[in-house]
Amino acid sequence: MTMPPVKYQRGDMVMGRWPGSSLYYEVKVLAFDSKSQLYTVIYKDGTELELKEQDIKSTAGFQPRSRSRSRSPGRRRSRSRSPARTTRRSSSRTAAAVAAAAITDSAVSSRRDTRLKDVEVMLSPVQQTKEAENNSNNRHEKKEEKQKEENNTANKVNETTEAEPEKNQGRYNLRRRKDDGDAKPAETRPEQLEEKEAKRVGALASTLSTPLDFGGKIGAYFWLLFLPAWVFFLVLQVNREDPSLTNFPPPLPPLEAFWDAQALGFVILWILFQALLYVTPVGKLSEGMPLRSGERLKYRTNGFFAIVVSAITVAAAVHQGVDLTYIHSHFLQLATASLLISILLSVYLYIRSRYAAPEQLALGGNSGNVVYDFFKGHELNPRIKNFDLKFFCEMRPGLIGWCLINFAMALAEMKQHGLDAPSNSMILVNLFQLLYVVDGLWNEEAILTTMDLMHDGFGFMLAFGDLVWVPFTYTMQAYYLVSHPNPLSLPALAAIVILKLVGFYIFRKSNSEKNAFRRNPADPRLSHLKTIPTATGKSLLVSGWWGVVRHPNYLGDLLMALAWSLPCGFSHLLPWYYMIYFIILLVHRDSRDMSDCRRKYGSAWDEYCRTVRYRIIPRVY
Ligand SMILES: NC(=O)C1=CN([C@@H]2O[C@H](COP(=O)(O)OP(=O)(O)OC[C@H]3O[C@@H](n4cnc5c(N)ncnc54)[C@H](OP(=O)(O)O)[C@@H]3O)[C@@H](O)[C@H]2O)C=CC1
Ligand SMILES: CC(C)CCC[C@@H](C)[C@H]1CC=C2C3=C(CC[C@@]21C)[C@@]1(C)CC[C@H](O)C(C)(C)[C@@H]1CC3
Repeated sequence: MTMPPVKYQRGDMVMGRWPGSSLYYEVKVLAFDSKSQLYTVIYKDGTELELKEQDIKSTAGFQPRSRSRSRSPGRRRSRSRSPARTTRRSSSRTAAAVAAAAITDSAVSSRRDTRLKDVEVMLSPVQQTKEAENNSNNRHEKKEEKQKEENNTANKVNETTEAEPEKNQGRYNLRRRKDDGDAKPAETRPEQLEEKEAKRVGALASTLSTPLDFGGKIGAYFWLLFLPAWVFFLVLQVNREDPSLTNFPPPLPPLEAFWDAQALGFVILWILFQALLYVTPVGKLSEGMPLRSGERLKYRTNGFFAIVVSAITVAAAVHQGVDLTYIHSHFLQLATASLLISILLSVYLYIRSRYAAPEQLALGGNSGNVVYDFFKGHELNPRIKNFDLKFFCEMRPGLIGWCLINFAMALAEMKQHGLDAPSNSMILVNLFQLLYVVDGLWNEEAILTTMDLMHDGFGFMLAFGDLVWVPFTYTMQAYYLVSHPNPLSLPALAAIVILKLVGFYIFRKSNSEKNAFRRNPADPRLSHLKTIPTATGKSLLVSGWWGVVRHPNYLGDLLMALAWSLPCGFSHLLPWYYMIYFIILLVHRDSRDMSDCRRKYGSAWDEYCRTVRYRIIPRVY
């Protein structure tokens, strides 16, 4: 084959830009396709990619970093290693590396014109150079502050491209030629890790921060005050005879009305009871996703066992004459007690995160601002021995407590209206939400591939969310129905049940599909699905449920939320609060996830977004 007279010739050693980044690696030109105007290049590890001419530079413009520079030996790596090479190792390691690299990219791009000669030619962020240059520890700390700020700005550069994925169209051809055909790239196992290396990259990545969420530092102050206040507002407002928003604000009860030591005792007992069930050696020990360190944590996934034992215990207590309507009459005090526990827990979590090793930290929540980090959470998987605090709080006391409270509301409705059985609306709300929780616990392992478990640190937001927000606001429909009955006609009831089942089907199928794929991409049951390979070694599903919209699970969840509010009728806005909140939460989560995935997967993510155009609702949004 003869090469046309083009800039680079077959066999030339040049620097090829890694798609989606500004990092260049040494590559060899294999061929040039005059039709597509793409060069086929091969990286040192054997990965072949097709690049445009503008993404190739002659080696003369690059100067490898001098080895004589002061640099810790642990940080030394062989030059000219392509990121794709990492796909043969661990996805966790590469995820960190790519995360670090992506952050570096944008930092590099901002300086590209002036500092071309300094551009790294390996997966090693610019920050390292700066760190290495800085021998003094004190100076290093100051510098780190500055770097964090730079990273934040840098990430914003990335985000702007995210908003316009179309602009990247045709820029790269990310097809790995060796992966052509049906074969999926092998998802790498952590056993293949070079542990030391992974730890180094993990530690490095955790010194970097992701862009600040939730309105940044000022936002954190706001949410810290607003969220508890909102819970109290809902609890006080919904119990009023006229809970209309026009009848605002609810009269503020005296301060002592918020507090009841016995309520605190019950909340503590409930949490301890759930903790006991959690540590009971019953049920599966499931493996979490590989961490940046390459480690995979084990989780006791016995949630279904926990809810069954809890239900039996509660039934026995009611049978023994325990009056569960106490929960309805002391809702405010129980909420205050739970808030207190969540604050104490968050303080503990923040303090221990200050002593955690870098690779144990989440990428977010390390802004250096105490309030923001306290709110967002810093440590990824805080554990006391094998007791995983985040997993436990998210899946047990609040979630099972939600069902317990709903049940107590049904009893309170019967007591208040002298009924022999709860109303149809109350039964629907109870059954729908029970199904949601039981399903979550039955498929507890699937939570290990969700954003909270994989990426978010554990701090006030989640501690409060799990222990206060879920049990005291997700129960709003049942609480509302106690004093605002809404009889349902049979057709209305049937329509609501159908809506719930459709939502549930979409939610469960899509979550299970992604979970199964993440756990075993070679699962034969998923072999019919199309995927896009990414530089991290993980692939993205691009057909099946994840080919319909980018978050099919959110779509199903929203349909279910609608079915939870409909039984309460349209007389007041308050029972619709969950639906409104949930739309906001999921739209925000979706954009957070978009930014994270774009950072992780670069142009592969853009390709996914071009193929699957809608985020949550097909053809609408
Ligand atoms: N009731 C409630 O209050 C709430 C319920 N939920 C529900 O919890 C569930 C989990 O939600 P959440 O954690 O937010 O998000 P997801 O379970 O959707 O997780 C998002 C992650 O999935 C992976 N992913 C995204 N697209 C693809 C793809 N095409 N192929 C393969 N993997 C992909 C990415 O992680 P990676 O690539 O790193 O694996 C991404 O970060 C949802 O059903 C949601 O509705 C969520 C929040 C609140
Ligand atoms: C206080 C903030 C404004 C918001 C806090 C958000 C949290 C309440 C939610 C974040 C993700 C959640 C999930 C569930 C409950 C709500 C929180 C904690 C979930 C456990 C509910 C049951 C589902 O089946 C699930 C898929 C397991 C959910 C996972 C995410």
